[in-house]
Parts: sequence; structure tokens; C-alpha cells
Amino acid sequence: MSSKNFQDSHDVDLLNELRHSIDNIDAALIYMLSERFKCTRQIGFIKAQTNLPATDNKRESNQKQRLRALAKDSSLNPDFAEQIFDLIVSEVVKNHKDISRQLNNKQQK
Ligand SMILES: C=C(O[C@@H]1C=C(C(=O)O)C=C[C@H]1O)C(=O)O
Repeated sequence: MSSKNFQDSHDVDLLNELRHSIDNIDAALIYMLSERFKCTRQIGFIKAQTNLPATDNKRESNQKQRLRALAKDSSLNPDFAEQIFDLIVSEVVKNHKDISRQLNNKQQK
């Protein structure tokens, strides 16, 4: 296989364009995550006020099934999609427990 010089201006332009796209996609991911955490924060307050547990395994299992199918349809590794989901949910559940602790401490004072 022949290797060509990376300094070829077309390659450099393409690399820069792709990196620009990645920066935009990363920004969108952060924005979407922030919006998701705003929703889960509200759910955290509802759960704390109504004594519902921080974790809902049935809901998570349905979400995972759906996300794995979506990943497959989008040529993304379903295991990778599930890992990302698990990482996000673990942070959500931690936040829910914090909210519950804060609300219950306030009520005791
Ligand atoms: C947000 C919730 O709480 C937890 C977090 C979930 C999530 O981040 O999607 C899903 C289920 C729960 O374990 C919920 O019950 O809907």
C-alpha cells in the first residue's frame, strides 16, 4: 500500500472540517446532557417528596432495550450505548439520593 504525504492540502482541509464537526457534535452532546439532567433533577424532587426510590430497574431495563435497538439501527455498538447510558444513570441516581438527603434533613430541622 502506498502512503501519501499528509501535508496534502485536501487532507488537511478535510481533517480540519471533520474536527470542526466533532466540536459541534460535542457541544450538542453537552447541551443535550444538560437538558436531560434538568428533567431528572425535577424527577429527583418528585421522588424525594413522594418517597419513591432513586432507582427504577424496570424503567431502566425498558430504556436499555430501546437504546440498544436505536444504536443497532444507527450502526453504533449497542454495548457502548449501554455503557454510556449506565454512566449517565449512575450520576442521576447519585443526584436523586443527594436531593432526598437534603429534603429529609430540612424536614427534620
Ligand atoms: C430518572 C429516573 O430515575 C432513575 C434514572 C433514570 C434515567 O436517568 O433515565 C431512569 C430510571 C431511574 O433509575 C426515573 O425514574 O425516571
